[in-house]
Amino acid sequence: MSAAALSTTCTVEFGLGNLAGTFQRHFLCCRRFSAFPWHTILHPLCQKYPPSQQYRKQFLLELIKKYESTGADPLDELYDVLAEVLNAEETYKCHKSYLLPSGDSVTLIENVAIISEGTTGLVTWEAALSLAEWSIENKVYFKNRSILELGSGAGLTGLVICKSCSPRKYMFSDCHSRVLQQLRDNIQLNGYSLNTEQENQTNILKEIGNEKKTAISVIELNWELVTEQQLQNLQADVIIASDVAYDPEIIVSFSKVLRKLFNCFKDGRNLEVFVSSTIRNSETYNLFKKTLDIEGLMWQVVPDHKKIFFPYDTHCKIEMLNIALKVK
Ligand SMILES: C[S@@+](CC[C@H](N)C(=O)[O-])C[C@H]1O[C@@H](n2cnc3c(N)ncnc32)[C@H](O)[C@@H]1O
Repeated sequence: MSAAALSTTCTVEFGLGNLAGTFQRHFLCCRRFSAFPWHTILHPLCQKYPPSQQYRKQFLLELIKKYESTGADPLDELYDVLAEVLNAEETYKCHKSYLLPSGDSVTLIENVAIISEGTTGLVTWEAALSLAEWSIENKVYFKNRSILELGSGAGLTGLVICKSCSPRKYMFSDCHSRVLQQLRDNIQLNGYSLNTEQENQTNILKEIGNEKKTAISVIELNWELVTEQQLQNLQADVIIASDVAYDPEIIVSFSKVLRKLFNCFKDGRNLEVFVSSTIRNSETYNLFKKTLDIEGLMWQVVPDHKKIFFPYDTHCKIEMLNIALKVK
C-alpha cells in the first residue's frame, strides 16, 4: 500500500481533523502516544528539524508494530525511514517543534537529557508550556508592552509570546552561559534577529514597512548579582517566569529580584508579575509563598486557562501566581 493510500485509510479510520493534529503535536515535541499515529515522521518540520534519533527510532518501531498488528502488509516506506533513522548519528541535542493554534510553530534546539551541563535550562519544562498557553488566551497583558522574562531556559514561552501577542519589547534572560547561547540560537532559529547593545540602551524599535517588530534581546541576569539600578534600566512593564521555585536557595534570590523590581516602580507605574510553577513538593512551594511574604509581596492564584494545546503531563500540578507589592 502506498503512503498516500495509507494516509487516506487513516483519515477515514481515525478522522484526520483533531486526531492528526494531536499526533503532530505529540510527535513534533517528543511526547508519548496512546493511539496509532500518522502525519508525523514525514512532516516537513520533522524533516527539517528532526526530533532526537532515539525518539524517532522508538516511534517508528511502535508505529510499525501497531500497523502490522492490523494484519496489513509491511509498508516499505516505513522500513526505509527506519533504516535512515538507524543510520543517523545519536546526538545529545535534538529539535522539538511546538505547534501554535494560529498554525505557526516554535522550534527549539533542546538537550535530550533533562539536566545536563550543570543546568536545568536546556530543556522546556511543563510550567513554561502552561504559561505560554495562558499568554495566548491573555494577549492583553503583553500587547505593546515591554516584557522581562527571568530564567528563560530554552526560550519556549518567550518565543510563543513574540509570535502570538505582539509585545513592544521582549527581554529573555538567564544566568548560565550555555543556556544563554542556546537561547540566542533558538531565537534566531525562529526567524528573529537580536537587538544590539546600543539598540537595547536606546530602546529602538525595529520598523519594517509600517509594521512594528518586537525588539528582542537576551540578557545575562543573575538573580544573586543583579542590582536595583540594572533592573531599573531595563524599564520592563511585565515580568514573567516559569519553573523557578524548585530549590530553597533559588527561591530566596528570585524573590529578592522581584522585590527589587517593584522598588523600581516608585513612580507609580504599574508592574505586572506572573510566575508559573510546577508543584513537585508542596513544602518547597509553600516556602516560595512564605519568602514572597517576607519580601513584602502578596499573590493571587490565576485561574487556569481554558485551552490546552501543547502535550504535557496534565497530572502534574501547575499553578500561576500574579504577584504584587503588599499594600501598607
Ligand atoms: C527549571 S529551569 C526553567 C527554564 C524555563 N523557564 C522553563 O520553564 O522551561 C530554571 C531556569 O532558571 C535559571 N536560573 C537558575 N538560577 C538562576 C539565577 N540565580 N539567576 C538567573 N537564572 C537562574 C536556570 O539557568 C534555568 O534556565
